[in-house]
Amino acid sequence: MTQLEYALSGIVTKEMKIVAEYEGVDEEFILEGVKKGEIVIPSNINHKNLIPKGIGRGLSTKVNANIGTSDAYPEIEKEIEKLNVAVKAGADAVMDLSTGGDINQSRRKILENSPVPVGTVPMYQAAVESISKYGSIVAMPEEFIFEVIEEQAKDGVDFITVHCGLTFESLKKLKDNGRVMDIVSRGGSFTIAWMLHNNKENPLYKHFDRLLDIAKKYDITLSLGDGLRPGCLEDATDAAQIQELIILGELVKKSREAGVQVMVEGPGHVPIDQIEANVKLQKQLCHNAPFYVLGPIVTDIAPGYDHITSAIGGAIAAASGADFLCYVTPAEHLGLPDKEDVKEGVIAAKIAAHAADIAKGVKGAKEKDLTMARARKALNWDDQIKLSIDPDKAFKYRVNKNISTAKTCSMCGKFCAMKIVSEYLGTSTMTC
Ligand SMILES: C[C@H]1O[C@@H](n2cnc3c(N)ncnc32)[C@H](O)[C@@H]1O
Ligand SMILES: Cc1ncc(COP(=O)(O)O)c(N)n1
Ligand code: MET
Ligand code: SF4
Ligand SMILES: [Zn+2]
Repeated sequence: MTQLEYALSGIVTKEMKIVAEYEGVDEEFILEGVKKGEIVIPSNINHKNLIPKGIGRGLSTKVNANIGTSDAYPEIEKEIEKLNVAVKAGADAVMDLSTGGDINQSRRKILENSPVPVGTVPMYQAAVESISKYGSIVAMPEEFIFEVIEEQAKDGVDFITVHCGLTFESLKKLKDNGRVMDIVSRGGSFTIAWMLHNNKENPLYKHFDRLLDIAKKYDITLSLGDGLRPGCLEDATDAAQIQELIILGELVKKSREAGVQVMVEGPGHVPIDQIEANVKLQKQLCHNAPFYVLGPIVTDIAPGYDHITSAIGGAIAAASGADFLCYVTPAEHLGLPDKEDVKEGVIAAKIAAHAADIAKGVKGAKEKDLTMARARKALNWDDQIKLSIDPDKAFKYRVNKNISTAKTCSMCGKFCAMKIVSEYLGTSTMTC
């Protein structure tokens, strides 16, 4: 049975218990959230050693890190290193987006080594293997995508991105309205190429019931992909994007009726003033399904700094109700991220998630800031470092910029405001 089916039968699973404890909420709250489909717990019955996480309404905002090989960088070992860096930096989930080397092997190694939920986009493997098996992506038999999904499901993949809302109807909106960047989604581009070449409807839409059967068998959470997400600010919130979202909303209903857990993916590149509207639209059209956003990236002109452009958007999206932030690294739009990029990306997304959790009123969020404020006022450097989102970086600065006996920091030295005011107001005892 899936977590959703258990919830509908009123059964609190061990996964729900773990999530409740982690979030500091009642088991009943998780049960109700899962039952309504407002919370998902991606946890494939075959993923060994998984520490499940909950995603959705009333829970802390979660962060995903994308990793995986490409044809230019096919080494699996590098991806395992990135997995470890991502988890250490606090990623709540990872996606294996491998398209290079031995894709089965990299997914299996990542699953074996990952304590966090693992997602994939099965269409990537189907497309890559279709080239060697059938000569091209567009020559892929419909059957093949379902075979790949079943194989990945057996391996223990916890959630899959499926671009089911990319249909001839949504494609018509794209053509009628025009766009600067057409389609930037990789899975979306494979799907559209296949549809147009074969003049056939998207198999993941047409045979959605088949997808549901597999998802149900292994309790895979469907992540309904945004193949028509805008790839630049100019294309944001247009008819094609919204048409796709309407279709995804219908598929959310179908999934829930089948007892399959489901979330919805969102844009992309979006100007700041459109982010809240995008979140509200998704929640309304998709029946409060958890919203998983890429970024959003709030300006197109900062390559090299897109962890920042997306953390700005991610914070606003999550504060408006988005539940799950897909990180963007400084390498976005330029190349495959390395492990340093992965760390930067996770930390930036974690900052966005935490900033939003304060606004969302998530349990324990603002208390972390209060504890830091107290440590700062007390000039307690050990605690300040421990409480940091990135303790390693904070420690390096503390050590490199100060002599070891310094009570204040080298910014103001003996003119430290905390020190002077505490002495005269007698408000705080210096602990170091
Ligand atoms: C949808 C997003 O997924 C990310 N993406 C796609 N493939 C990979 C990969 N192998 N490694 C890391 N990130 C990837 C890109 O950042 C893209 O924008
Ligand atoms: C949040 C998120 N992560 C990954 C993908 C897959 O990428 P693509 O749509 O380019 O295949 C996506 N659509 N959304
Ligand atoms: C056009 S580059 C591929 C992905 C892109 N950064 C996106 O968001 O959607
Ligand atoms: S520009 Fe780079 S990241 Fe963007 S779609 Fe092309 S290959 Fe992918
Ligand atoms: Zn982009």
